[in-house]
Parts: sequence; C-alpha cells; structure tokens
Amino acid sequence: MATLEIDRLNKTYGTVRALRDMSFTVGAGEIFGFVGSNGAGKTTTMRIALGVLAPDSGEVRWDGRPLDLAMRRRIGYMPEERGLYPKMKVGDQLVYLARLHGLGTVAARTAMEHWTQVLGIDARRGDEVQKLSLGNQQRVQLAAALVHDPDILVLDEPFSGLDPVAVDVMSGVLRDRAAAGVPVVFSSHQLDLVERLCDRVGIVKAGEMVEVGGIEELRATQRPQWVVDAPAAPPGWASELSGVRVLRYDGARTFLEVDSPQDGAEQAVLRAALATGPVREFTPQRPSLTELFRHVVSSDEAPAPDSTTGSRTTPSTRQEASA
Ligand SMILES: Nc1ncnc2c1ncn2[C@@H]1O[C@H](COP(=O)(O)OP(=O)(O)OP(=O)(O)O)[C@@H](O)[C@H]1O
Repeated sequence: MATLEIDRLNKTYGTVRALRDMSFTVGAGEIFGFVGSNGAGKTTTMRIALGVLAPDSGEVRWDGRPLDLAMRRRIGYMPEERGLYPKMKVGDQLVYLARLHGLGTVAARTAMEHWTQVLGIDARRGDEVQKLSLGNQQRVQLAAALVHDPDILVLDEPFSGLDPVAVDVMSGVLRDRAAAGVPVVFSSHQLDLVERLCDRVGIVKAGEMVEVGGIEELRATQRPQWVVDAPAAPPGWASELSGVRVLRYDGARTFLEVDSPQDGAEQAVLRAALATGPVREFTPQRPSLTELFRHVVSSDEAPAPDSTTGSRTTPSTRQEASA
C-alpha cells in the first residue's frame, strides 16, 4: 500500500477562497483526522481527492502518481451529504454499489453480507433505507464505502449523529482497515474521538493547513501547563510570578502555563505556592486536542466546535472560508 498525497490544492468558489495551498499526506495504515471550524475547507478537500470536484491548482497523488479514474474507483468515500437511494433496500443497494465498483455478482453479494454483519445491520438488509434510523443509515453509508474493499478511505464526518455503540463499531472498522494497510482520512468535530483514534491530525483554518502532526507532537508545541491546589493562597497569588501566565483560578486550584520547565519556572511556582501554606496538588496538565484546537483556531473569530457532540452542516448554515 502507498501514501496518499494532497499537494498544494487551491480552490475558489466565486469570491470565496475555500482552499489555499492545502497539503498533507496520509501513509499506508495511518488514520488521519481532519479537523477545522465549519467552512474551513475539509469537504472541499475530500471532494477534490475523490475527483468529483476539480481544484484550481494542485494535485492529489497516490503512490507518487496523480490519481486517475481507475484509482479513484479504489477509494471508499462517505460523503457529508450522504448519498443513498432512500427507496432501495439496504442489501440491494450495497450489492448494486459494489457492482458499480467492478465486483462480480457473487463477490458483491458476499461483500454486502460481510459488511452488513460487521456493522450490525444484517437484520435490515430487506428494509428500504428510508425506513432506517439516521444512525443505521449511516452504518449503511459506511458499508457502501467499504463494500468494494477500497485501497483508500475518505470519510466526511462519519461519526456525526452516531450513538456510543455505533461510534465503537465505526472506530473498530476504521482501526481494522488501517491495520490492513489502508490509509484512512476522516473529518470530524468530535475532537475527543479524533484524539483517541488518529495517528496524526491536521488542523485546518480558512482553507489552510495550520498544524499537522501526532497528538503528542502537537502538544509539545504548547507551553507546559500546571494545576496547583493551594487552599491557603490569597486571591491572585500567582499573577505576578515571572515566566508564568495564569489561565484561571478555580476555588483553591490555579491553572497556569509556565515558560519552560527547563528554566525551573515551575519549581518557582511550587515554592511560591508553599510559601502560602499547604499544597495539596501540583500536577502537569496535558492539553486535550480540544484545547489545542481552540488555541490554533481561536486566534480569530472562528467558533470552536463542541468536542462531545457531532455537528452537521447544510449549505445554508455554512460560514465563509474567510470567517
Ligand atoms: N458549492 C459551493 N459553492 C460556493 N461556496 C461553497 C461551495 N461549497 C463550499 N463552499 C464554501 O467553501 C468554503 C469551504 O467549505 P467546506 O464545505 O469545504 O468546509 P468544511 O470544512 O467541510 O465545513 P463543515 O465543517 O461545515 O462541513 C466555505 O466557505 C463554503 O461556504
């Protein structure tokens, strides 16, 4: 298996610059989380990767070669707007889609049976898609992305609206496909999930990739944070300490950033805290992906997404890329 390369994609819709030199790579067997505010350019990037949208400039490569039509058929894609035939039965639909991707009748039926079982919708094979709950429709949509045993998986918000059990099923499938060597890229606003699941993360802002790396790598770019529990400390006790920025006071607990632990700034904080009385806790904090995201994106007006609930957008709720 090879690497998927997204190389300096630019795309403008009328006056909206949706992508500016968007670049990243997803290696074989890697799960890549694509995160960014509403309207940041994730769907546009994915649609270009699939070939349903042409970039103004830039290239998508697979194994070092520009993606051609044959290769694009080897992508398993889950579109944000979903794309199932509502009146068609689940099983018939999956067989039909597998056939469209070149599988023979028997192989298509076997694949349909396999994926409906893995995704827990085997009992619904004979039902029209429109009669399924939204979460189950989403499982069918994932089955549709997988039914032709794709070499690359590109999934636009696959977790939005799923219950916790379905999230686990979906996560397990993505891990399995990655373990089989498939590069997996998915967008999500559920940052806790992205943090749990992804080998690497790309944070997009206004059409540009602004941070990319493993979660630990991204954390290392942040200033170290500490929590100090000093019940006798007077209000504002840490505000004047040098090399320290207080993030917030929360009862007896103080959350702060220090310039660098190598400078011993955190030891000075501890000494200052002890000078006020007992210290019950003095602990380094690891910023979550949500905090990293807020830090990267919140330098302007773009709202950070809720980390625990999925969000779905419609064209009417989109924000402009420059927002
Ligand atoms: N067909 C279109 N015509 C005009 N503008 C568009 C079109 N599709 C997207 N845009 C604009 O391009 C920008 C990027 O949109 P895109 O859908 O790629 O963002 P996104 O990161 O997927 O957002 P979300 O998280 O809300 O799904 C937005 O400003 C959006 O309004």
